Amino acid sequence: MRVSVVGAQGRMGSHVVAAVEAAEDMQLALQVDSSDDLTQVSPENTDVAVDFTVPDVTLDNVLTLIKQGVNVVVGTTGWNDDKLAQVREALAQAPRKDQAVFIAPNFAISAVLADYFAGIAAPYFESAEVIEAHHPNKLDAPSGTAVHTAHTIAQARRQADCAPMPDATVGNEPSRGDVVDGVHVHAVRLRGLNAHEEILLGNPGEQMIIRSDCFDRASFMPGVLLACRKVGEHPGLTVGLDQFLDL
Ligand SMILES: NC(=O)C1=CN([C@@H]2O[C@H](COP(=O)(O)OP(=O)(O)OC[C@H]3O[C@@H](n4cnc5c(N)ncnc54)[C@H](O)[C@@H]3O)[C@@H](O)[C@H]2O)C=CC1
Ligand SMILES: O=C(O)C1=N[C@H](C(=O)O)C[C@H](O)C1
Repeated sequence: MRVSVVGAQGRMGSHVVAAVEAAEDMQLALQVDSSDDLTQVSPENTDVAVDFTVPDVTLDNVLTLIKQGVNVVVGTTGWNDDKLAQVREALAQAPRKDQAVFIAPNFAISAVLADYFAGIAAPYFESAEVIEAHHPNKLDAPSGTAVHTAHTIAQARRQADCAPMPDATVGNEPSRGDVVDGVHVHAVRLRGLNAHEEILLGNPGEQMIIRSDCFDRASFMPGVLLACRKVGEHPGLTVGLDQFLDL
């Protein structure tokens, strides 16, 4: 499998380059960064392109790569329903019928399972909030993972017909964090950290904490390689690594 890396000079991109080079069933094709022409990536040299760039450019990159006729694996954050709809539309017009795009806010197994467990647990508690903590070089807040987890919690609670979470705070106090799909999300940026998430769940007299710690970017690589191997088996748009795991 020939894999090209977009954002190859970045923190994640450079790890993906090394992981692809070390994988026996993969061959590193092109390394593309911001000053390179993305249209050099094509089916002549690439089976899967992996995008780890920045939230402002990833949609345009994906649309270009779809037009180029290659499958795409995306780890960059900043996605919303409108952007995902644009990807679906582009796939409907893609050069190949079976073309595929896979987007994951997090490729680490601990983070994917934390999100999954949060969805199982959330209906059993009156309160649920998310705290994410990252390195201070991160551009976006809250993290893509925390936004995804908030939606997971909200969806599980809607399905279970849960009552609104108790909160006597008057007004929209910034100290209560961002509110994503009705779930409070708090973001910490701290030198020394990498990527961490806690889901706090509370009932009268008890608390449960689900926590994922990604100390090193190595934690994301098995998931990225799994996505590269699986993406071609799932034509269209797939979101979330849980879709490729037997959960
Ligand atoms: N899904 C996951 O498991 C993970 C996702 N991320 C996300 O991945 C993204 C990248 O994170 P980092 O590698 O830490 O950022 P970074 O800033 O180290 O790397 C971004 C790279 O993209 C390049 N770039 C910018 N515009 C470009 C363009 N138009 N075409 C090609 N390359 C371009 C930059 O020059 C840079 O080399 C972020 O959105 C981050 O949140 C990070 C870690 C894990
Ligand atoms: O920027 C990062 O570092 C990370 N970004 C992703 C996110 O925003 O959720 C995944 C992981 O948390 C690391």
